[in-house]
Amino acid sequence: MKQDMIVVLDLGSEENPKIAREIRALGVYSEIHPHDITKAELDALPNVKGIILNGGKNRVVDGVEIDVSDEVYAHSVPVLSVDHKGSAPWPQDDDARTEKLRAFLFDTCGVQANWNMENFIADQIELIRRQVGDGKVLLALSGGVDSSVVAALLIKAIGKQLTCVHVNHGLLRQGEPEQVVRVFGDEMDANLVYVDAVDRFLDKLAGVSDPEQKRKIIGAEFIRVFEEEARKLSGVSFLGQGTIYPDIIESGTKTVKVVKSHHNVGGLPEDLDFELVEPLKMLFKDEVRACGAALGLPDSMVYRQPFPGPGLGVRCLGAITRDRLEAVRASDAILREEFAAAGLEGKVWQYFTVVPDIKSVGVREGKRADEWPVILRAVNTIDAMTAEIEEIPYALLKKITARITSEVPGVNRVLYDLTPKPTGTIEWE
Ligand SMILES: Nc1ncnc2c1ncn2[C@@H]1O[C@H](COP(=O)(O)OP(=O)(O)OP(=O)(O)O)[C@@H](O)[C@H]1O
Repeated sequence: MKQDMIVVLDLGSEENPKIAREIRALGVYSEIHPHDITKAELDALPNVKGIILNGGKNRVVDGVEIDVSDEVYAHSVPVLSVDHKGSAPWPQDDDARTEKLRAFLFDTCGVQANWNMENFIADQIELIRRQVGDGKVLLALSGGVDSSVVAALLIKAIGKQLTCVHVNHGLLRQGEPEQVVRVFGDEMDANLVYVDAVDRFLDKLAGVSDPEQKRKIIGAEFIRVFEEEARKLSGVSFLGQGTIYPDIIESGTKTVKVVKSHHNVGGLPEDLDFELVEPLKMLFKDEVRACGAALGLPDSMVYRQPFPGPGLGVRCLGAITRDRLEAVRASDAILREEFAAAGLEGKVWQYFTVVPDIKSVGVREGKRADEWPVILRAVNTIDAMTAEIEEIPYALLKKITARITSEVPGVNRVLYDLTPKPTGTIEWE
């Protein structure tokens, strides 16, 4: 193993991710573990050079103050107690904190600043091989950032022992299924199962206008399709997953209440009984992107903007029809193309188009034409709890409008959504 590690043990702090990131910012790999980790579990972690006991306001759980076991205190590596509330006060000032951490890491523990993507990838490859042996791994590959980076890492570690399943449910953006096939099937020469399930999904969704119902149908049908593919393969005992650290935080820890349970589209029936392979579960989103870039994935995949699980299905408002869904997909592609050309890609957090289920009168080639409007949405946000709209230059809005109304069949108007969150949510459904 190439990297040294500092272990942060959670003694009820809400700042575990913060300290973990501060350690990584000093070039040292860090992992967060629960306070009740056993000595055996600790010993199984590679290259541990120091332990930080990170106390905080949730230290009292069910009336009892939690602590680590005596074995942890007696561990052969240095142990530092920090507390954001109580007995071992920790500086609030950023510089003072960095200095204290630096002294602990480099003077007390003698760690090497050897955390970088190259070493992380090398270590993960070793760990994946150790876990999987000559077993087979299955991965649901959406083409989104997380599952794409896991796929690239697994391909590098175990090659054809991995089978990726990509489900085209008809709700992906223009060019995405093709990109998955090109990058993973052709360029990386992976075992890729491409499932064309467009008709299945759209038939199930026909006539369904309630957004919750649409989401449920998409989620349930995805599981069904994936399960069918999984059952066709024999001898698979591992399931790769693009779990990343924020997913774990959002699911709650032993000392922090659950913010929300993490249900992803890839949730599987329990009787399939796989052991999970989750090599990104200690990475923050920006680190996942850096890992993807280091593995050679294209920028358009690694820096992809957030995309809802049910895809374009929630941007084709009300009951989805194939023609209106195509209007969403084509207008979204034009918007993305024009934003990229105007240098807004990577600057605006999220931008997309929505097509409501209404028509208005217009004129096309001298004749009356009842057609749909396309709504443009472009927002910036830090935490997705609130959002501001992007002030798009008028000339750009006019250009996008001209292109959409001339290139997208069935669309005669373009509107710009000026609403911040609140009162509007980012997505329309
Ligand atoms: N169309 C699809 N084909 C194959 N797998 C999919 C598909 N959609 C979702 N998945 C699986 O379900 C997981 C969760 O999907 P979700 O839409 O919640 O995205 P996510 O957590 O942002 O992950 P990603 O960045 O990989 O899309 C994905 O990581 C992937 O494993």
